[in-house]
Amino acid sequence: MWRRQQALLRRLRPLRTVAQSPPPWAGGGLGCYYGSASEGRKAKTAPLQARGMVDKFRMRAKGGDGGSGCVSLRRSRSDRQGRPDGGNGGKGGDVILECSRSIWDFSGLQHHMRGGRGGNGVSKNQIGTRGSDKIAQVPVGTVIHLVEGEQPSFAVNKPTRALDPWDIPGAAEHSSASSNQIDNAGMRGFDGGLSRRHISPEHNTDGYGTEKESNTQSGKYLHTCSKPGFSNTDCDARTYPHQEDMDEKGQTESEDEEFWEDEDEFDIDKEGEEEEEEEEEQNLQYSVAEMTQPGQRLIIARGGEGGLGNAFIMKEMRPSKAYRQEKISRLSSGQSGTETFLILELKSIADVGLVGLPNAGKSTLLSALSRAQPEIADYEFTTLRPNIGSLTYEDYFSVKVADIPGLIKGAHENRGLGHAFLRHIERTKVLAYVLDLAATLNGRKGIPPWEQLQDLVTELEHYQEGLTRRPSLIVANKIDEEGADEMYKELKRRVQGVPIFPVCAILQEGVPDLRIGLRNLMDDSDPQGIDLRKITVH
Ligand SMILES: Nc1nc2c(ncn2[C@@H]2O[C@H](COP(=O)(O)OP(=O)(O)OP(=O)(O)O)[C@@H](O)[C@H]2O)c(=O)[nH]1
Repeated sequence: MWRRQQALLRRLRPLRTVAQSPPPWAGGGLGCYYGSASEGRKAKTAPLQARGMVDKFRMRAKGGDGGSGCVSLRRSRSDRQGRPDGGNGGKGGDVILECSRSIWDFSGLQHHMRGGRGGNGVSKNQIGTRGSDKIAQVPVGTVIHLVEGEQPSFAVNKPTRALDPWDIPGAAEHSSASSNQIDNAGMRGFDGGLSRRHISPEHNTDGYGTEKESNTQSGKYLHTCSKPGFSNTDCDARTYPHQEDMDEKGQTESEDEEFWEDEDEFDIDKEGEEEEEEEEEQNLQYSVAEMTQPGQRLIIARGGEGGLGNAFIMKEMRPSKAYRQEKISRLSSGQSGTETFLILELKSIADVGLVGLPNAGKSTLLSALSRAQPEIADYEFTTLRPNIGSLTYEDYFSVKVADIPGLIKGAHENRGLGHAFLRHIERTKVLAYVLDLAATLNGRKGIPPWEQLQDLVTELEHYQEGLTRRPSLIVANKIDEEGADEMYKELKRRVQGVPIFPVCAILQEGVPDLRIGLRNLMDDSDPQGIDLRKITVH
């Protein structure tokens, strides 16, 4: 166990070091940028230029442990021996990712998440509370890669059913659950809110070996939360603190402190970091799940089942006298929650991707096409994170358009903002190359539109071979500028094979035709991509 923990720690170490190295877009591949939660928090107050989008994130999740089953004997005047009435432990909470439209990136996430521990069972056959679920909201388009642990699974949104009287906590002895396994199927139906009213023993884990007695209205109770080697302890339930306090304590103070400890361990021992990262990438299971619909829920770590109380064991399993003690002590401990290591990656989902050099007018075009209101300014790299707008046609056909930060020549060598944002157009159906017709006009020292196109195509191909074969069109922007008409004619002469739309995004001229062009491209059965050979530069 210790060795495994150490191995896990070593694996997490590269995370901190990479996360610390600004800027967020530095690097490529899966080792590129794993933002830290604190960085994300800082980012909210930082000036725009320093603000970065956290679109890759490492996360370690552990389901809450199941609560222990209670061993308790109810004695009365007529029954001196006592009748077993210890309740089952509650199930541990799950760790869940929830897809949300209102979240942009992973900056609000925590690297470590853990479900709440299930409450221990109590006498009078009262089941322990269900541990609280931990829910983290992630943006639409989140892709999950699994480094280690169980495959995550989507939660099925079942309608809340009417409460079955037999599900009421305290009615566990009527459950028809199998007697041979710890299958708390019946317990799963219990709502933590109901059992939360019941009070659970705080010190039922440390009362072994002592036997105290107390009277309650209905009789005397002998109970304990079981661990191997237990003996019955008699406790007065009214003296115990509320279950929620115990959850907190159980979770943060006493159990698995190492789970949280490694936050501080990230910085030390950089040796072998690269090997670890390489090894991690080798073991990585890519795209085990994708969050594409708002409201979707993915369980990434499951809470452990609660242990069985002696009432259930005695009634349903009827162990022989010789094995009774052993069986009770074995079945009454709650199961551990599952543990996973994940890498979350954000790949925005859009139908059309706008690509262009900085200042070409992509954001202005997005706001002309849709109701999106991205940041627009006459300096380069105004856009630091992808913006997505929705373009709706008369027949209610809707197209999502993504504007990503500007690319420059050499982006694959990390110039400008690098390639990191291209993942957001990886899944688009159509590419729209936005070219600035006025880049060289009126004494400006930019590059001519056909060269802009050549640079963009080269960069896209560096990022992913074949990406530019996707259906494409060209937006020749800033047609309103003096001399832009000639530039447009020259562009048409030099670039063959793809439709070119002259547009003035700022005045929305040519935008209706562009909308039709995009629609045609989406519907086209044989659309064309861009071929570098069909661009004449010299
Ligand atoms: N004359 C003219 N200027 C335009 C037009 N479209 C955009 N601009 C201007 O060009 C400048 C850059 O526009 P943005 O939309 O921010 O360009 P961008 O491509 O998103 O820039 P980055 O965020 O750096 O990638 C702004 O000053 C706009 O006002 C246009 O059609 N005509």
